[in-house]
Amino acid sequence: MARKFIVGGNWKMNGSKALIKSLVQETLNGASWDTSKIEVVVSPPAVYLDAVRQAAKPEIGVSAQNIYSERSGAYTGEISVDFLKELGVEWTILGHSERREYFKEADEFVGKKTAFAISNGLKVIACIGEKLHEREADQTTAVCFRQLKAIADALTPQQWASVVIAYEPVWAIGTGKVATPEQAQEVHHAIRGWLAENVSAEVAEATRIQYGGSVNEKNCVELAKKPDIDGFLVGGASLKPEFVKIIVAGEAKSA
Ligand SMILES: O=C(CO)COP(=O)(O)O
Repeated sequence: MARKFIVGGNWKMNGSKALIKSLVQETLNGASWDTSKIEVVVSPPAVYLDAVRQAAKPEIGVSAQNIYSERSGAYTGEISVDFLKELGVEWTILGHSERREYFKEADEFVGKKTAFAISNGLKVIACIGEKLHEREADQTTAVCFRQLKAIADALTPQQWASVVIAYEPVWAIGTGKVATPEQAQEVHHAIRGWLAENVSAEVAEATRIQYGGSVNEKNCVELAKKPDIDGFLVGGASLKPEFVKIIVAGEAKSA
């Protein structure tokens, strides 16, 4: 079964009304792609979700960057799944390395929020990935599998249909130091193997695994060719018109 390539743009804590106009309304809405070959999702900061959902054409999915594990109440500053549903936001990123590092999100908390989001009808881009010292200590797959297990432990087999895994080696994020296609493929293949062994062969075959970390218009073509790379989660380059070139590279893979 072919997995549909999925390109996500994680704006992180960047953006403005002006960017929504130039990037979403003009550049992305003006570009065209075959939705049977590629899925496109943009993830602006929470305060701009409503504006982006309203500005973006329907074939662009919109994603939050985080949610909380309760629907409402005294949780100052947090984002409810109900808010997203009311706005027509279909996705959330969870477990991004910046959330894990700066906001101390633990593996189990990411797993809990992943299950909660899916139970409430959202689709989830769940992020995993090792830090540089972990790679250097040969801990890459051990770290990825530990983070993956916490997600898998929280999910039923059916819920995997709503999950995309983003493999984002922390040393490649925002550094300009992209993983080579071979390095990325090796980890993606291992992740798929882990899913086959610990969830099911069907889930392993169907689950899309995005690569994230300094993806740009120049390196995306070679990365996209690798058999276990089913998409990208793009940071910096998703704020620029070159994001369209990354979408086109993904579309070409399915052609
Ligand atoms: O963290 C990322 C996407 O979630 C990757 O960011 P960069 O593409 O800026 O390295």
